[in-house]
Amino acid sequence: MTADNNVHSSSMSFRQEHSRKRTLIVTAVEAEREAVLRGLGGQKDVDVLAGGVGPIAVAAKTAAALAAANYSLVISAGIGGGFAGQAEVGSVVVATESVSADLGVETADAFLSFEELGFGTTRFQVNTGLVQSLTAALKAAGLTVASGPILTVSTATGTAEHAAALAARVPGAAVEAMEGYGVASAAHNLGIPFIEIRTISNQVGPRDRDAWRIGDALKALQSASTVIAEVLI
Ligand SMILES: O=C(O)c1cccc(C(=O)CC[C@H]2O[C@@H](n3cnc4c(=O)[nH]cnc43)[C@H](O)[C@@H]2O)c1
Repeated sequence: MTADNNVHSSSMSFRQEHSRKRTLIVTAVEAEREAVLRGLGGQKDVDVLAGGVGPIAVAAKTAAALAAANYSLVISAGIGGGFAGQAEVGSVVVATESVSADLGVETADAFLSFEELGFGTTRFQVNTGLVQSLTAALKAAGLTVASGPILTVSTATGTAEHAAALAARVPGAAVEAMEGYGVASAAHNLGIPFIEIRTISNQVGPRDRDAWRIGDALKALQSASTVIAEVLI
């Protein structure tokens, strides 16, 4: 194969360059998957998978899906908790990076991440161009949008103290959820571009399930999915 065969025209848009392949969107639960499908409105070349709650279940399901078809983009999509001052309930957040926020060791003095322990990475950066184009399109569609690190945890936060500890651990942390890093890990293993998008159902902090606004978050997820169809697929 000559070098020319490897050259992708710089004038080609992300969609044009990847138009021959499919997009995989991974949610945790069926209610999120149905909201995404409503937003996509019959869009072709996209598969939507409810991969289960938590990073391990969703990573396994995502890896199995990626092994079965040819994808050019993987999206982790769903509801999430917003950190105070970063993401309000009902808003949309586009990940600049997906961070496994509790992969490490808790000592008497501090939390040590996998990086600090020399065990590898806990952060997958998202392509800046993808973040910027999706964020701009979501804003143009009238949605309240932010971008920043989205944390993946295996144990959801239920106290103000732990919320503050996570916000200090990852400066600028916008959202806490439970799947993005697992989806990102499966995509990374195959060199497939990844992005995460969350719509905010609650504030991260003291446990108060009565305060969750899951319906509003699912409506925002449906609206955001319409934009995803226009911009990324
Ligand atoms: O029962 C609770 O107090 C509780 C608190 C936080 C999360 C849960 C879940 O069962 C989360 C399930 C599901 O929702 C996503 N999600 C939404 N908000 C958050 C959050 O603040 N922290 C972590 N995950 C959140 C998550 O991605 C899961 O798919 C229950």
